[in-house]
Amino acid sequence: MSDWILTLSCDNRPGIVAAVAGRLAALGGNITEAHQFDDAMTGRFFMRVAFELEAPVEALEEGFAEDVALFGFDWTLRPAGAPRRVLILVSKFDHCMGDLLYRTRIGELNMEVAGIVSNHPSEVLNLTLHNGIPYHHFPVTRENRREQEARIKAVIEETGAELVVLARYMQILSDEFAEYLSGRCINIHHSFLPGFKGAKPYHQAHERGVKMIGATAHYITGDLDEGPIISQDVEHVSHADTPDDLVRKGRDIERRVLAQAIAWHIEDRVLLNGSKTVVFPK
Ligand SMILES: Nc1nc2c(c(=O)[nH]1)N[C@@H](CN(C=O)c1ccc(C(=O)N[C@@H](CCC(=O)O)C(=O)O)cc1)CN2
Repeated sequence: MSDWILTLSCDNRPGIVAAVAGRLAALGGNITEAHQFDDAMTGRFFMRVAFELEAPVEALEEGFAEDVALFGFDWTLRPAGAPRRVLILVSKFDHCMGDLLYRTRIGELNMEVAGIVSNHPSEVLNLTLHNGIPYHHFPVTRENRREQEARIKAVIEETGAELVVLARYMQILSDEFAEYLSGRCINIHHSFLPGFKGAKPYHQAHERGVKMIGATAHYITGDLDEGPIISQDVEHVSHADTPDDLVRKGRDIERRVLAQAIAWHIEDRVLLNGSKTVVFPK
């Protein structure tokens, strides 16, 4: 018996759920979790199915090919529980990176950290939690940005990293690199988007006199901080809070929002829906 996760999206029409459930039942598959969403605004249909399978997965893939052709599925099929290989990018502030390394070490996040890439030397970061994970110092300037990104791309391909996490990596990726990473690069932005895009959002928020601050985890695109949102959260602040108070209070929001987004992504619980996402939480 093996466990699998199937995700699919397609133009909505009658018979999709019946076709998938019938295909699995015909092979003795047992559905253990199922989610679906019919986006009436766009006419798109989304589904995530977790199931146990006695038969070889090749038998399912062969039969499912007929459904893919009939319904035009955009689909993924992955063994459930397989750890995902993740590359973490960080600049100077390592609170999110440290949190991810801890959550991974205790088994809360089912992932393997393939490496850490920073545009700063390791001495700048408190890497006590990184216990032997390869660290790559790739300095970046406006002049060498393309070459620096090529070095990151080489690490991605050499390590088989399936997900890249910008854990407070404060460099804007080129359009080409963002396209290469489409759907598999998650950034934590330290504001409740779409408010306060760009650099220094806590200082922007303080200047605005906000009564709440937040954080947003999103897939990156060529448009800065405009990518599909995966997870967000907020906290109350007051007139007495300085920018440094907002930075301090924001760290916990950033950590939990990024960890939640990654946890959902590595379990195939996030499906892209144009410039938005569909999230099927546990
Ligand atoms: N192509 C994309 N790249 C990045 C995105 C994105 O959405 N698309 N998100 C940012 C993260 N970010 C805020 O969360 C951010 C990072 C950096 C900057 C910025 O102005 N950086 C300056 C250099 C700053 C420095 O050297 O300290 C720059 O790159 O010129 C704004 C927002 C990550 N990348």
